[in-house]
Amino acid sequence: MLRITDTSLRDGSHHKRHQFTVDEVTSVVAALDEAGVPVIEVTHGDGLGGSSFTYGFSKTPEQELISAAVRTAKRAKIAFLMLPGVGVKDDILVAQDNGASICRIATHCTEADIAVQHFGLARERGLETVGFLMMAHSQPPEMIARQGRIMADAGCQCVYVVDSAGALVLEQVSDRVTALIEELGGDAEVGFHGHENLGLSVANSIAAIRAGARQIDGSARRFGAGAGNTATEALVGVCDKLGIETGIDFFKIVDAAEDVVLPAMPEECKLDRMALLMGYAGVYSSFLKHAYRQAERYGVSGAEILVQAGKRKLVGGQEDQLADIAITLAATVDG
Ligand SMILES: CC[C@H](O)CC(=O)C(=O)O
Ligand SMILES: [Mn+2]
Repeated sequence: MLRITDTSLRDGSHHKRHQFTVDEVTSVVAALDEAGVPVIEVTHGDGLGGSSFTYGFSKTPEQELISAAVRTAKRAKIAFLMLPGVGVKDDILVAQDNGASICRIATHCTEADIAVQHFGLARERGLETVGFLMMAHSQPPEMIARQGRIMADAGCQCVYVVDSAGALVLEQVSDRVTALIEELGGDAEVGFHGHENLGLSVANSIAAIRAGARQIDGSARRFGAGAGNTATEALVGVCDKLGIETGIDFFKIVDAAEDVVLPAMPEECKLDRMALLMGYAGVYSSFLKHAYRQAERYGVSGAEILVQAGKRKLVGGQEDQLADIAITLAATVDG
């Protein structure tokens, strides 16, 4: 059976500027769990320890949100994300003490080696492990495969191709999934995490499944960074039609997305000019809100900030460079 992880309470945190409340997490987890979603990810958008000046402060400490999710879920497992350096190993232990059972560790897709000790710790503590190779569009399949091998050797049980920028197009997804499967053999499963910035997240997810991916991320109502993630409810509907079993009830997930998740969103995730530009220029989806903020602050075009971010090939953690780009653009306009 295909395993779908819903990440609306983690990737959606970017779109909500990290303002989730315990009540929102409780109601969303209850609805997703009732629909049969097997894994629900809950963390600050930038992972454990993300609540900070650089990434944006959480309204509610993420460990409280994780505890609320664990208390609420009857069947679903609760996952958390961590980026080595943003969070530290102790954060993993606290999340486990709070009842989370799946540890997802994300690195830029050329830097899997920074996660080795985190995978080791997670496995030693009996956590299930998932590895995220972010910005996977920026490297060829062979590099993704090599980095996946580093993660698997460190104890990662499923390596994800993460299309952080929503920039991958169909065969570019399946090529990366295939390369990983060939490299990993049976040592780890392969997964896919999509963004909707070029309108392809469901189709890309199907391409990943057809290439052999066994775990796929979705977000109910696409609640995620940029134009949002693969809509969990749409993915479930398409899987039903293709005879791919997910264990999720289509009618219940459709109701959950509309009646419970949508009210928790500040607004729908839009496939607008800024989001399309991110997909086209290959920009990290979680930069969207930061780009808006710097554009407003320095009176420059948000779209131009994103184009420049694409040219600089910025990666997660370089959010401060968006301010630098905005200042440079403002100086150019003034001069
Ligand atoms: C900051 C972590 C990032 O949002 C992880 C992710 O979902 C992605 O790269 O798409
Ligand atoms: Mn994402």
